Amino acid sequence: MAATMHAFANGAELARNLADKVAASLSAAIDARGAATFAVSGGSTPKLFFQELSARDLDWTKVTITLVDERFVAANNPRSNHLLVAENLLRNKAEAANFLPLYQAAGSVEEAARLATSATARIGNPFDVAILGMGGDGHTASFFPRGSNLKVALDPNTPRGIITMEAEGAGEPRLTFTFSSLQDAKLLVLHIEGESKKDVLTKAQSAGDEAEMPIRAILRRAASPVEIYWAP
Ligand SMILES: O=C1O[C@H](COP(=O)(O)O)[C@@H](O)[C@H](O)[C@H]1O
Repeated sequence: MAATMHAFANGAELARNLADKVAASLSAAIDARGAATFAVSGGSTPKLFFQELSARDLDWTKVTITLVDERFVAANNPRSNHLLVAENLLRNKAEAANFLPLYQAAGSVEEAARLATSATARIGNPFDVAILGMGGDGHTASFFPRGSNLKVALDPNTPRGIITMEAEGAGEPRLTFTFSSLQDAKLLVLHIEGESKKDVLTKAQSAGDEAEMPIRAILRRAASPVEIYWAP
């Protein structure tokens, strides 16, 4: 499916425009079905967008938010994606949203993946909105190059749900929604900022192996069009 590039003058302008687009999609889902589902990324990029979106006027009590991926760390760990969402999105008006974490206080990351899959099974078939990020190595969600479970994660026949991932450069073991869970979101956004990420995107859009740059799986095979939001 084709990708569309939306380029903005700076991160603040991007955050405003992306918040408008996401708020409109969530509101449309609430009007149509009485509920909306929203999967967000972690990392450093989404902070301003989260803050902007948190002040948007919509019926947040009808919105269920989850993460596309998470580190196997508790929510008070500074590296937790949950913490980023709690501090920047689940506040202001969006404080009323329901949040389903991926991290589970289980004895192993594999058990946490099973618990998170069952805790999120009722949402995301498909998600109304999924926001992906991209690392400088071409990973998205926790689809890391040379990741322990990358083949399974990217296989379109792997069911919806959460699996584990370990990789050099990933730090802690990870929990990640599979490709099949994310690729058909009704609004599928890739949010990246900076010239270097644009260069990574250009490389990802050229010929090459998906395993080398897993974002290629989304750019090449997602059922939904990919809306790329970029600012320098
Ligand atoms: O590890 C992660 O990194 C990516 C990209 O993060 P950024 O800091 O370069 O914006 C992020 O999309 C993903 O959710 C996160 O777990």
